[in-house]
Amino acid sequence: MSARTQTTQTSSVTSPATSEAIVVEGFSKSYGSHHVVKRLSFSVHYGEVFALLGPNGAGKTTTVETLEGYRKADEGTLRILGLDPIQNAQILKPRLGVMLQQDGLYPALTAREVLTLFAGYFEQPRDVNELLELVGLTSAQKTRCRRLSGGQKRRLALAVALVGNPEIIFMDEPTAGMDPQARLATWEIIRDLKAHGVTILLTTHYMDEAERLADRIAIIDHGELIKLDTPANITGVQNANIVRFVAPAGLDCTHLASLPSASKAEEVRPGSYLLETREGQEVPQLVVEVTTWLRDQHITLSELRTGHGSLEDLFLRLTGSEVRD
Ligand SMILES: Nc1ncnc2c1ncn2[C@@H]1O[C@H](COP(=O)(O)OP(=O)(O)OP(=O)(O)O)[C@@H](O)[C@H]1O
Repeated sequence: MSARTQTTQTSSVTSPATSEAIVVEGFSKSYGSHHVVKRLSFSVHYGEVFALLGPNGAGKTTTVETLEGYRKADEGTLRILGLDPIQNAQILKPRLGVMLQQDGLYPALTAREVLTLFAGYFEQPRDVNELLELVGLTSAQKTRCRRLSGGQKRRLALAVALVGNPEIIFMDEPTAGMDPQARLATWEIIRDLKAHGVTILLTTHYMDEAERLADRIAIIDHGELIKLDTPANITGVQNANIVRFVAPAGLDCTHLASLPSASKAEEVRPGSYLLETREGQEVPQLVVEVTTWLRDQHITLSELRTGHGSLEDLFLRLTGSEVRD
């Protein structure tokens, strides 16, 4: 899979008619009595990679598919390039790229046939051979979709999303099921698209993916926005005031939090602890206090790190560690 892309963007990317590429304002959606999205508001800047994170069932796909015009909002305003996703679908379709969560490809067609079919919908599509090469499907181009592996299907879905040279791309879990090589290559493609001014809204369950790719991250839970910021601000990279360690599960966090240099202590996952320094206290001093306490309690420490919190820590703190339906 080649990491190089050749995008040919239109001038509308650099001269937007509206101040934001995507706007979601007070968006609500229910299925029967199940309120899956509740007054959700956020906007995505032009040329930004924006990641939507949330546990299973948080409402990410519902939000993305409503923006794509596949579902209707119960309440609220959604705008893409200043246009309504359903009413202005005909104008928007050629300008959008969509990588669906389900690979809704044609099982009996080959990878090349699918791409050629989609290329036919656009006036100036990208070259099919170049796209097959880009996503690493040249040698599998004659394989029927039903025989493609899960990762190959995702890569074909990516090629389909790119074929029309879109200004905005929606990617629902773009790298789910991909092997590490394909993931890295997909990240490169996403970075290259961004470098060419393309706006990307993606959902993911991979914290490293969001942290590395996204300019901003929105965390949603139970259909509500609970955090929206840059990865650096979310993880507090500027203030390295965290001590993390791994030890047996079930330690007394109240005691840990009462160490002189600690402000709080949490067991973020079983056996994984996170302490924050008290205002004005230094991390090395907290390390001394934690390790002394563990030694005195005859507790074995298997890992110790200092620095800032990880996105996963924060995600679990905000959304809890209970598995969702
Ligand atoms: N067409 C539908 N009819 C009824 N319920 C639905 C429908 N689509 C989604 N849901 C429900 O709405 C909730 C939100 O689903 P959604 O797919 O938007 O979540 P998600 O955040 O994308 O989850 P995941 O991470 O698992 O993909 C879930 O409880 C889901 O079962």
